[in-house]
Amino acid sequence: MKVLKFGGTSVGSAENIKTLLSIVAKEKLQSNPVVVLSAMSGVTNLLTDMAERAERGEDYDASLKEIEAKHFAVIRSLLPAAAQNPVFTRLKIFFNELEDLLQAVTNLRELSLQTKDQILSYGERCSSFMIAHIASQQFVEALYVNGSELIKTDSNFGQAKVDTDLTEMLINDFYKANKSTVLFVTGFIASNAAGRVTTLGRGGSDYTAAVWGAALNAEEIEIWTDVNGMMTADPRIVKKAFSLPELSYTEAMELSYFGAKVIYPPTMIPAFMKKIPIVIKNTFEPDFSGTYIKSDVKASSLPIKGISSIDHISIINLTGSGMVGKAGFSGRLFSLLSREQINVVLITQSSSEHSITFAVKPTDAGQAISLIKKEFELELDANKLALPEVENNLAVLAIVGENMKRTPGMSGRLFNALGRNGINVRAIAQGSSEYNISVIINAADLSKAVNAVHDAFFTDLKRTLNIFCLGTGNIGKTLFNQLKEQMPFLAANNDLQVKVAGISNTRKMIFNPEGLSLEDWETNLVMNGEQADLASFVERMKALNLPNCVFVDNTAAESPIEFYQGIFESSISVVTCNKKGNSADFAQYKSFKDTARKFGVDFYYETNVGAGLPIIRTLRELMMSGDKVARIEAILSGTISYIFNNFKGDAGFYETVKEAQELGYTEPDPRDDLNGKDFMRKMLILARDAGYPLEAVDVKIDNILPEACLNATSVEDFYAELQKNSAYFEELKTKAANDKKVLRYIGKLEDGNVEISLQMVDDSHPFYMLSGSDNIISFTTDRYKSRPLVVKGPGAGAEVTAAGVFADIINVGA
Ligand SMILES: NC(=O)C1=CN([C@@H]2O[C@H](COP(=O)(O)OP(=O)(O)OC[C@H]3O[C@@H](n4cnc5c(N)ncnc54)[C@H](O)[C@@H]3O)[C@@H](O)[C@H]2O)C=CC1
Ligand SMILES: N[C@@H](CC=O)C(=O)O
Ligand code: NA
Repeated sequence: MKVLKFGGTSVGSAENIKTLLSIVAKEKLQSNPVVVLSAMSGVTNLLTDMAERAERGEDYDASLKEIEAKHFAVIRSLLPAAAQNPVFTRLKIFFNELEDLLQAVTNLRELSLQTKDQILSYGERCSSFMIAHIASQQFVEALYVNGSELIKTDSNFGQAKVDTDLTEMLINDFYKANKSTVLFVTGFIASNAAGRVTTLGRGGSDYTAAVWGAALNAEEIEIWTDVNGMMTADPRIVKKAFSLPELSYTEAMELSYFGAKVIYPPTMIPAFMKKIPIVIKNTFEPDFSGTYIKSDVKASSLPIKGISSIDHISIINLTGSGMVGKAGFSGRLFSLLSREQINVVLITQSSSEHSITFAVKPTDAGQAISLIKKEFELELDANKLALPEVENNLAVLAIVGENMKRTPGMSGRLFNALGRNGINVRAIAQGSSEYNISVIINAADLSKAVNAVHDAFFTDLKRTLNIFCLGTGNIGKTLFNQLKEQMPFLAANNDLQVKVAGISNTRKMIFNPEGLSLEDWETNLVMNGEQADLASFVERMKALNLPNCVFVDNTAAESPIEFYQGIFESSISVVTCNKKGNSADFAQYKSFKDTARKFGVDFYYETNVGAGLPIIRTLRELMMSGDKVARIEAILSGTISYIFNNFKGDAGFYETVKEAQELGYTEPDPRDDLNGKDFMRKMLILARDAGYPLEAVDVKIDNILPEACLNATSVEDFYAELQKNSAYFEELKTKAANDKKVLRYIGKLEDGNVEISLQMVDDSHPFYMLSGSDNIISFTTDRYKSRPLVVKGPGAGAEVTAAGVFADIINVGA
């Protein structure tokens, strides 16, 4: 036979009670189960609140009515009119008794734990009586049992301890006498030797089920709740959390101790003692197999079973020489706290024994401090102990699993995930069983931390990158198209998911931490976006505090640059095709690099030079492996390359520039290409990456434009001047053609000097053969001395640039 326990939600409405009864009916086909029931959802909270109100002399009528209405609605809906009366009558008696109790509390303005237990007991008594009666319509064998009479405890009201031997005997006797019935037993409540009602602690109905299961040597204890068993993490925090098919008792205990509220931890003990499996099932998905908690779990390939967390915790630090070598110190400290029922969640002690840190519920911190001050008055007076310090707004994250014991590198993986996401660890504790490693972090970082750690351990699942994109122009738009098309490929081949959590252009900005749809981002941004504001875009990105976060700058603007530093300092990586950042002051360039390194995040800007061509990456790898750059020669303006490759025969200069712009090769302002500024930025970035601390003024640039074009004050003006000066360009073209040469705008870095010059080259020159927007770069280095390393290909255009940004994004954290 089995013991089936149904929680608050499962008994919370007429609809759910019907489902519950169909589960019981199905089980009954095998053998009569014992059914343990909680109070209807919300009722225990209402009862607690009413009791406290009564103690303060406040009115509690509304809550009483609410409880009545909740039950009566179920009775009316699930019982035929003729069968309702006995239940109404009995429940009314319960409510009258409850009211009398509350009145007494009001009169005395005193709420003892004993009275509180008595008040709370009505939640389970009402629900169980009502449900047993409803069940009796379906099967005559249904019997209501006030379980408080069968579970015997000490007099520790609120959290009573069960007298196992006596209880087992009483349960067995009762069960034998009622073998042909289906028992509907009140969970949570018990009684002491004097027959006073006690309770088994919050979540105690699970415990009741375990006590019955153990007493009757049940085949299984089923805990029916509203989730699919125990999961790898709280599914409200981690969307990717999944149900665990099997857990050992210890693992289940550790997971539930640190927050997984699926099962009340002490439940495991009676079941563990008798090796009775506990199964956690979902009332609303009864066919789902749920989680088995048992002793003979199959070996698992998962390095950990799950991550649990407590979102509010305070820590208390005790330091002082008085603790060194004093064997009794921690004994005194922790027995003091335990005596006063202060639950210590976690303890760490420095190896010098000079300090002890322990975590408690924030509501217990104040009391803990005053107790310590009293207990250690002498040590404090003698300065052997410093005044205890409290830190608030903290959280605990714990990874749990028996495999940790056998697998090296688990803590490395944990701390790496936390470190990369800028999560400061305040204290660490590893259970001596090695079944858990717990860390204390800021409460504000908890969601980010749990997600990052989940990603780090459950690597079979997709790694998620959360990106915030600035700029929806030529490159931004193309990137979104590529991302949309490649999502399935990424998921299948790289186990990667890229979520666009925020988008902004100069007009509008929009956010969705779950990821914006890339099908309709454009209309969504226009229709639902808010007024754009760069500073608040960055602030919101930081505040969302998502794990594996990347800021993607697809603008040509200067304004985003000032935010990079703060973004790195928030442990957010930056991917940018915007060259303005890396080509401003050297000090700033250096600071970006140093800060990204310091905060363990990435700074990728491959597209700053040669669009998607692997130029920055190639140089970085050369430098990292100790090579030295002697010379760089390069054509790095895709626009000018296109112009010189196409400004031939009858083609006009002005028309060719226009074409380059239409093809998406130029900067948003094409003057930046033709005046050499864009090329200068690229040479400067390369020089810096090659180890030269240069500034923009150090780059010598040949002008390819006549003065009037350079001085144009607007883009229209500029194009007009190009047309006016066509003779100048024609002359250049003719001269080159006559000499059988081509025009090339070539940058050179040698001995730390950088120059960009207009040259006419013949077919013996390696840069002669180019077409389209081709870029070419040759690196002469210590290793590539006699023949340089050459990279060549299209160096401008939306597709190749967006592809480079895309590659940078997926390399973040890889
Ligand atoms: N076209 C190409 O072949 C290559 C371009 N790039 C770089 O790509 C970047 C983008 O170029 P395009 O897409 O052609 O420019 P674009 O002018 O088409 O788009 C720029 C976008 O940035 C947005 N924007 C500008 N300032 C902003 C601000 N303060 N806040 C929010 N959004 C802002 C604009 O609203 C627009 O959506 C430039 O930095 C360019 O140097 C880099 C390599 C190659
Ligand atoms: N406008 C640029 C684009 C790449 O950075 C160019 O023409 O090279
Ligand atoms: Na590149």
